[in-house]
Amino acid sequence: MNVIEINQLTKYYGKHRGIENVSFSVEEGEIFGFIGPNGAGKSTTIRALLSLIHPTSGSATIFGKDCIKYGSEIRRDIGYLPSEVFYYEHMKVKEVLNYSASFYDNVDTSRIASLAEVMNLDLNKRIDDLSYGNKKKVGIIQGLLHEPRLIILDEPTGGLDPLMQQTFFELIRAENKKGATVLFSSHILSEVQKLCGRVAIIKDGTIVRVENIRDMQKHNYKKFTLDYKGVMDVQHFNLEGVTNLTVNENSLHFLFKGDINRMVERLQGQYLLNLLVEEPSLEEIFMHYYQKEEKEAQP
Ligand SMILES: Nc1ncnc2c1ncn2[C@@H]1O[C@H](COP(=O)(O)OP(=O)(O)OP(=O)(O)O)[C@@H](O)[C@H]1O
Repeated sequence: MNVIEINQLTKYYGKHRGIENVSFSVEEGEIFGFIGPNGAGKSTTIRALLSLIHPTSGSATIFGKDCIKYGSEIRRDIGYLPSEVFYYEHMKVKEVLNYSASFYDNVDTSRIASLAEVMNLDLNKRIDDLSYGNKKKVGIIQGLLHEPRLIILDEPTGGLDPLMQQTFFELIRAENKKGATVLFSSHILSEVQKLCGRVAIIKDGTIVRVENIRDMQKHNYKKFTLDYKGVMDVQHFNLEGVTNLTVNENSLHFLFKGDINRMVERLQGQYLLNLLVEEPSLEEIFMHYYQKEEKEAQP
């Protein structure tokens, strides 16, 4: 079953493009990544899903129900962490969280204390005494306290130190194991890579592609680094399937997609100091998609 289904969703802010014809779906039990640079349209898509804004055209369903029509009903089963969190500054953390819990039926409020312990957050502090990262933790607990069936995270890790990010990822994985579906939006690809099974890539308001992260890395591209002495004929390696070919201080770098034997043939007879064949990072694959798109768009 698809927990989220988005069909041709478009949002214009006046004349300004927010998103255009965005379509993808998230299956029950997935941790689904939503990646793209700042301004690409991630928050706009998420706000439309939560019926916080009305789309210009297109539609979306969550749990099989129209997001706009059944907005308030659907939101009860969603835990949402917005990219920016705002609270009443004079309140204590526990007051904010108890207040949030009061909006839901049957919340086990002991969960507030246990989540705060895991996230190392002092419930007795006042909101205005908290750092940006600690405010983010309040948002995370707020999003998880009612054990939602769907967790939507919009750039959740900003302000969290690397150790806390790790704890947060473990928390999300545990919720996912218990059955929650997760939509995880980020512009940091390495974190999407750590957590998600599939990913939708968005750029300039449109979806560039939806792909399985493993396929994206394993079956598509290999990253080559060739260290050499003296002069190397760079064009010798400019065969079909090679992209991002660059030379840097007697090192040749490129991505290769295709039959690896063709590349092995090219390597024969070359005098190399070192040869490295690696899985490219998601960042490199991502840059490659973007460059390719831009090239194709040029007349
Ligand atoms: N309230 C608004 N009024 C006008 N334009 C907006 C508004 N909100 C977003 N936009 C525009 O819509 C586009 C998509 O923005 P959006 O915030 O959805 O991107 P994003 O991928 O979430 O990026 P970020 O991480 O920077 O928030 C951008 O060009 C942005 O300037």
